[in-house]
Amino acid sequence: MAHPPTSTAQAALDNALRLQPGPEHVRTAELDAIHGRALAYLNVGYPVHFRGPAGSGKTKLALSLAQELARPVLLLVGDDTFDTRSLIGGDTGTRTRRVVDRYITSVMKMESETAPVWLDRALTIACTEGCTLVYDEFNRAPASANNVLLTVLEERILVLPKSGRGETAVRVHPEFRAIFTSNPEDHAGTHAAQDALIDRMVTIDVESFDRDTEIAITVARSGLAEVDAARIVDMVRDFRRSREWVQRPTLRASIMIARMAQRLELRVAADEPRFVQLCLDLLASRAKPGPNGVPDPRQRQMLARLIEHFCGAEAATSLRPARAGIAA
Ligand SMILES: Nc1ncnc2c1ncn2[C@@H]1O[C@H](COP(=O)(O)OP(=O)(O)OP(=O)(O)O)[C@@H](O)[C@H]1O
Repeated sequence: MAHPPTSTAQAALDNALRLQPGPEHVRTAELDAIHGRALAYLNVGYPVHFRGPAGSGKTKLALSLAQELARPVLLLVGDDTFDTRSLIGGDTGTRTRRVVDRYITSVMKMESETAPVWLDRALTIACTEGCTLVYDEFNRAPASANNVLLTVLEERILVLPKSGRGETAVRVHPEFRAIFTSNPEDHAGTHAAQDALIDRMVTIDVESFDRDTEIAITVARSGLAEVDAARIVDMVRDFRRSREWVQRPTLRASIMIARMAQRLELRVAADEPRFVQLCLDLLASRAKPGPNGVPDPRQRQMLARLIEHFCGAEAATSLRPARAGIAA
């Protein structure tokens, strides 16, 4: 028999993400195809894992997919300090109950009882209430913290410590679904996810979206004209393909350049010095440094050529200029 949610679960459900795609949310043929694949796995009960570099769009994908499942969504962001309690909850304190018995007015009997108070956290609430758990950057949490997921994902049983909650195992609600994200290129503060956990998920790589999708998202997020957004996206994509970077230039970089250009009312043009400066501010720090780790003037020249190629006078006559050919 289903139990009513505990008061902490009810509070969390009341605060669960109400995800409604806003006007800036873009769906393209490519995004529809990824959604379709992922939903097929989730509908059968398999967790889906979007793996990709920072700024590639995996969190947005996970959240919009969660919204399609039409269940309350709980978002958990992995952290190095996590332990099992961070996922399932734990005893957070004690509750003292005093019973005062005045059965004879002149005699007062007092009973005192102290009991631990258990507080559910996201995984327990999602498993018991049938929510969708989005576990962003799950590999930032130590593998030992994530161990509890193994039986949840395979046997659909949540194992709890003997505690104030009163149960040591909970059968996972049939509507519980889990969506994970991770960044394989980020090594700072991340942990190697255990094979057993990865083996239970369907991993979909989201390295970058196709050109049309990146342009559509950049237009939607910046309000820039399509032709201008396309130049920025092409420039950033070409830089990405060149591999002349230490930090991947992703969709997020395109959105940032486009939003700033729109906000500052800059022409997206190589002869607009403030636009060129904007591109350098947002891209140069990603370029490979020279020997001794200092910024390499050749990388700056390479970026200047990129800006000229995609945003110069010649580019203005073409909607889709060829590659700049800066690849090493
Ligand atoms: N379909 C979309 N519609 C509108 N904006 C989008 C869409 N997909 C991605 N974006 C935007 O692209 C940017 C990068 O996406 P997101 O934050 O999901 O990337 P990420 O891979 O999760 O990055 P990180 O690993 O750094 O968290 C964000 O500003 C996000 O809002």
